Amino acid sequence: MLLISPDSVDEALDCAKAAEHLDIVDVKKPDEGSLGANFPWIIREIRDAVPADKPVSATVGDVPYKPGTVAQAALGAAVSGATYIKVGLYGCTTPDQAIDVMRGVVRAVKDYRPDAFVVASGYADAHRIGCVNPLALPDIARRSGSDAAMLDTAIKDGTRLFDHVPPDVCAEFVRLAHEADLLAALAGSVKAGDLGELTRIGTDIVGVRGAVCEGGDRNAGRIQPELVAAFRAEMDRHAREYAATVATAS
Ligand SMILES: O=C[C@H](O)COP(=O)(O)O
Repeated sequence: MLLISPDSVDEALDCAKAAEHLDIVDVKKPDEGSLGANFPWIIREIRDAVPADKPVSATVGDVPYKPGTVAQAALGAAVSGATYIKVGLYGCTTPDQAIDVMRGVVRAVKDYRPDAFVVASGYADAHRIGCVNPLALPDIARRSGSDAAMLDTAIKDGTRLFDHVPPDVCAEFVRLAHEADLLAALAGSVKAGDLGELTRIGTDIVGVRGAVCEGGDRNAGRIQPELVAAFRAEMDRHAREYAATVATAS
């Protein structure tokens, strides 16, 4: 699945123009951090702007180790219309802290909306910010009752997912997530050139912003519907080629 992250209602309208090429519209506020949370009314307006059959995701923020605060924020995102709730476990330094936070989120969100989908996100560049190890995420997600484990980059300085977590370690992340019956989501300045590896290792959700913004600039550039379409075409091409390789080998 392709998840695209607009930061405003205007950009969400551009995503709506490319709706047939994407699977999830992910509301965030990049100037508040990699998984910065946007306002509830923006989530609601974006929910109203994109086709009803496209799920809207919302990031709850690069959160501190404050389980009550985060659970309440997660409920706010769900009440505002998001059905995918993404939490960046920025302030959690141990798996136990991360599980604490995610258990609160899962309960808050699923008591309100049992079919909502909760994503526990860590950071590929965790070593730069001192939070939980990327490979701990699948177990954190499983033990907290989350539905997916995700990695993004915390520091958007041009370094990318594979600069911090090489493809073979991402493959292990995906394997651990699947072993725990979770979806595996990967992001972090992902480019079209990364899609071959991401497909080969079985990634379920690829999250992008910069690659589909004009000039590849996630901050100054705006999401371009034709770049979303081109990115999707590359994803589909890799999926077809990989399926053909597997079929030939078996
Ligand atoms: O969830 C996906 C992120 O917004 C990825 O953004 P990026 O591709 O600019 O790193």
